[in-house]
Amino acid sequence: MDLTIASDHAGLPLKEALKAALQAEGHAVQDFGTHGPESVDYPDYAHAACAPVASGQVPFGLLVCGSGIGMAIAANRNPGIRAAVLHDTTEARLTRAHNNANVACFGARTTGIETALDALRAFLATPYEGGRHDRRLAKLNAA
Ligand SMILES: O=C(CO)[C@H](O)[C@H](O)[C@H](O)COP(=O)(O)O
Repeated sequence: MDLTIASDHAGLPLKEALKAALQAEGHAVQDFGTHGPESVDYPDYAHAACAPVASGQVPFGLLVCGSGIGMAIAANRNPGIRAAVLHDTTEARLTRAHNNANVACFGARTTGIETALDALRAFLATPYEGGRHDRRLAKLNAA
């Protein structure tokens, strides 16, 4: 699976841990930064990592900040992006199956590496169900 990934300074340690795990499992990862501990602004990184997902070049994105919330707010301002903050595998499965989410967001200050990795694996493994959810996604797109 191809993924774009990005974080701000607060999300950097978790981004690096998730990146290493994804690569070890055979996923191709495009890392849009940040790469150091200096304070940066999460919207810059969210927009950069979402662009290839929104254009259809890459199927999924992964964003990490302190809470995951800033990244999700920024990501969801990009047309074609459906980003969700994930805390467990249930949320990961449901947002793929029902929302066809294409960007997973995590909070490095709220969620540990093992929990995030389990949720990310569930996110990547779960197909969108379609059916009744198509009608709801169409209404999201129309808004
Ligand atoms: O946007 C956020 C809150 O939803 C992120 O958690 C940021 O990482 C956080 O605001 C950064 O905070 P800092 O005090 O500048 O490190």
